[in-house]
Amino acid sequence: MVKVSVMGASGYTGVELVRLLHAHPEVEIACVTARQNAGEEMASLFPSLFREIDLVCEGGDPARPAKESDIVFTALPHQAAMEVVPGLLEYGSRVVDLSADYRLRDVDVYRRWYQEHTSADLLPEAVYGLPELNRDQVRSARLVANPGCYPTSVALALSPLLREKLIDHRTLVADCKSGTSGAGRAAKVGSLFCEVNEGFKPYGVGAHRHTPEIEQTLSAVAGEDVRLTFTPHLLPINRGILSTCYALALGDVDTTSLRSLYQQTYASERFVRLLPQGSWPNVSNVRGSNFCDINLMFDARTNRVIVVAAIDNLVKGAAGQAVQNMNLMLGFEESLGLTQLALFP
Ligand SMILES: NC(=O)C1=CN([C@@H]2O[C@H](COP(=O)(O)OP(=O)(O)OC[C@H]3O[C@@H](n4cnc5c(N)ncnc54)[C@H](OP(=O)(O)O)[C@@H]3O)[C@@H](O)[C@H]2O)C=CC1
Ligand SMILES: CC(=O)N[C@@H](CCC(=O)OP(=O)(O)O)C(=O)O
Repeated sequence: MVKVSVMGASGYTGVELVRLLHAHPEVEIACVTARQNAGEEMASLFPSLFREIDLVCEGGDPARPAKESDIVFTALPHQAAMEVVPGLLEYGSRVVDLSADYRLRDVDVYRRWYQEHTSADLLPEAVYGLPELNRDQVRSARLVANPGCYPTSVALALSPLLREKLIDHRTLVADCKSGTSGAGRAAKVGSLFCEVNEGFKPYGVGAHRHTPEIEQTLSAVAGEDVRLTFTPHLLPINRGILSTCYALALGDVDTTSLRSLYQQTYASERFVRLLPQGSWPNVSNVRGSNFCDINLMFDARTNRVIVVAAIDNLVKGAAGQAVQNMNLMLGFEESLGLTQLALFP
């Protein structure tokens, strides 16, 4: 059994990692950390784990997870992650970081959208862990930067069109909606029941920090400098992201030829499902699973291609993708421990 650890196990992506790793046949969870709950049982923080998980939270010190495991998942907020990742690597662990700290290649862009970077020397070696785009690099990586949840859905939705130069790369629009677990478990007024329930609103309009991450990924695919308007919205549901993307078509396209492009692109991708024509992605159909459901059409009236993608923000948008990356790093079958179907209804 390969030993793995989860730092930030008291958070939503941390407990989702514990859920998935517990069911994984080839790994054993050696250690979990959480500063405020040090000494407490995971099952007391999350009663869903009762009698199945007997792990006790260590404090936030990275020494124990580093010493006891081959791979450490850092499910920590950005900034907190880069405070521990260099030490974990020095101890000889490999790291899958769920935060944004190692996703952006350009440290100036990171500074502009986040804060000063304190371990920028690691940026050149960090591999952006979207397996469908960077599978080979992930296999040998010491440090994987697990993508953001919105960027995962938008990158999978738009990459095939940009790679083939079928859409205008300067006028893209991604209109995205996320369930509230995307905001994490920390107490915040904006996440309270009365603030979220029965409401539906945009946030971070024209300014969300996932914008440069999406543009970086899509620019690499397009080989050109992509520009995108990204508007996230908060949904009164626990899990799920639905991204509706709009792109101006270049040249002659139609729905049938676009569908066959996506069919070919994702034919051997276990976790990307092109839905049958006329059937549109729904967050209910991916909840708890590592799938990204996609469909698209060409709207001849406006000359726009419309692509819709749905994922579970905590699975393909975070912990599931992190386990997918771990499988690649360890030479396991990529889908090991990730084949559960969605929880429906
Ligand atoms: N929620 C989601 O859908 C997604 C989240 N992510 C990213 O994953 C990471 C974790 O997110 P999520 O699980 O939602 O967050 P939560 O707020 O639910 O959990 C954060 C965890 O990190 C610990 N932590 C918080 N602050 C610090 C700190 N300064 N130093 C060390 N530990 C700290 C917390 O425990 P304690 O404070 O007690 O140590 C807790 O265990 C974030 O970077 C997030 O952006 C990425 C994709 C999707
Ligand atoms: C609903 C909600 O609040 N979602 C989060 C997305 C969290 C995430 O994936 O962001 P990083 O890992 O890039 O920090 C947000 O918009 O900030």
